[in-house]
Amino acid sequence: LLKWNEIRYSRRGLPPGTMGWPLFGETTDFIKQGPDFMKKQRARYGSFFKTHILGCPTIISMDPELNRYVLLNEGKGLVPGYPQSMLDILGEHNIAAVQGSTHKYIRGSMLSLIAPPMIKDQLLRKIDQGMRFHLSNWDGRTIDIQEKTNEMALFIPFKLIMETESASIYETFKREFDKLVEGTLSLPINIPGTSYHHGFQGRKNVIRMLKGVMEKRRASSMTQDDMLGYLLRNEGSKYNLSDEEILDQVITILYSGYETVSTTSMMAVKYLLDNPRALQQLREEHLAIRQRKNPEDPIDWNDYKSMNFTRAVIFETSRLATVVNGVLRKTTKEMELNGFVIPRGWRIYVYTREINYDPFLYPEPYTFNPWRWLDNSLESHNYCFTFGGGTRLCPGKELGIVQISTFLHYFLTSYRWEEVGSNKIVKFPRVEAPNGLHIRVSKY
Ligand code: HEM
Repeated sequence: LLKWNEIRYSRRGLPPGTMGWPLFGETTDFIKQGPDFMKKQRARYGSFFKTHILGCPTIISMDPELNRYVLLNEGKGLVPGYPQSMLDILGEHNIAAVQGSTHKYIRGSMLSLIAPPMIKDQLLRKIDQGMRFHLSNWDGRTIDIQEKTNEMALFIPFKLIMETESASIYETFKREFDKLVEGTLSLPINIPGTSYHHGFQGRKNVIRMLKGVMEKRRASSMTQDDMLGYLLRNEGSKYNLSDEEILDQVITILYSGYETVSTTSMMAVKYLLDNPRALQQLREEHLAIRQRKNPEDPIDWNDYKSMNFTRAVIFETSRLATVVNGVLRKTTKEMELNGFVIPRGWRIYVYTREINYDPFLYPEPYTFNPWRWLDNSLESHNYCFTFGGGTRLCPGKELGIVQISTFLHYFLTSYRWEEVGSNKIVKFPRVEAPNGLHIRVSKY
């Protein structure tokens, strides 16, 4: 019986690898050892091997060229393969759950809300305002920067979506939304008391609140100049989403930029603490921008475009911390990949973590060296998967970078800071400071 998985998945043509225990496969080793499990299996079987993790037979691809192929060929049957539990909580219209022309439509609608032209004309001004407010009154305090970046990464997009209602319902909304987020990252056991069950409760309450706001807005004669306003008006737009699609779109925007933006911001603060030369150069970039302006002037698109070193710091932070380990796909039919036969319905974990530490791409890969990104071609090279690739390339890339840049702008020009105590940071399965990252902040 213990060999059941090996026997069940012993088809000819499959990549090498082991399938572990019945039911659990190699999940325990994967969770416990994380990146070391991947490296150990790669040493034995090469960069393309099979395993059984998180309830599914899975191919792990650590090969840069193959990873690129998988990301660029959704049309050949390599569609997103996120766990059903995650899709259930994020909603059936969420972007990762839809494919083909529906995906194109939902993605187009999202881009019309968050792509660079919108950021330039509308969002940047609001982000600036929200960031100033968020960073006010930190002087003389010891704060947990993890908590602060987490609040910032939800509150600011929330305000971009629902400006008028943001003050009154945000606190309750965040509580429910955090439950939803936790549910998407938990084991799919839907009985009272589990995180998964809480996740569904969170979704139910989030939907109830959003529907309430939509109803009130429809009953009012006022028009609102925020994302929800655009989604509800529809007229003149190429995209006419149903209420269910609007709800899932709002949840997706908040969900996708939440942990990614908050973790990258926190880790940037940490790396800058440890690298005074980078901190100084970054501060000079931002002080130069401030000097051109009055204190109350917001940063504008040209200021943002001039933040070359800031962008480099963000990319280097994302690389070194590996905020995203990889992305999941699944096969919609049996197919040949890299000379092997992959059965229908198998997961493919496009595992990009180790590419971030490839010494040929990034000399001295474990050193924080933002200067390497000043050569712009690095950001667009074929194996830079920080923001994914192909038809699923992150649509929020620029919005995320704008938020983090604005955060760094006000943080660096307003404050200096030092770490309090020694704060542990874990990098797998997600990047976090389990007990917070505490810093003492004083006026710059
Ligand atoms: C530093 C910040 C961010 C990082 C590192 C990041 C990373 C990624 C990655 C790696 C993917 C590819 C997923 C896949 O192929 O399955 C992705 C997709 C996506 N991201 Fe981001 N992201 C960031 C910020 C944001 C923000 C602010 C938003 C806000 C809307 C966002 C929205 C999305 C969406 C909707 C998708 C799915 C696209 C699709 O399926 O077509 N992201 N992101």
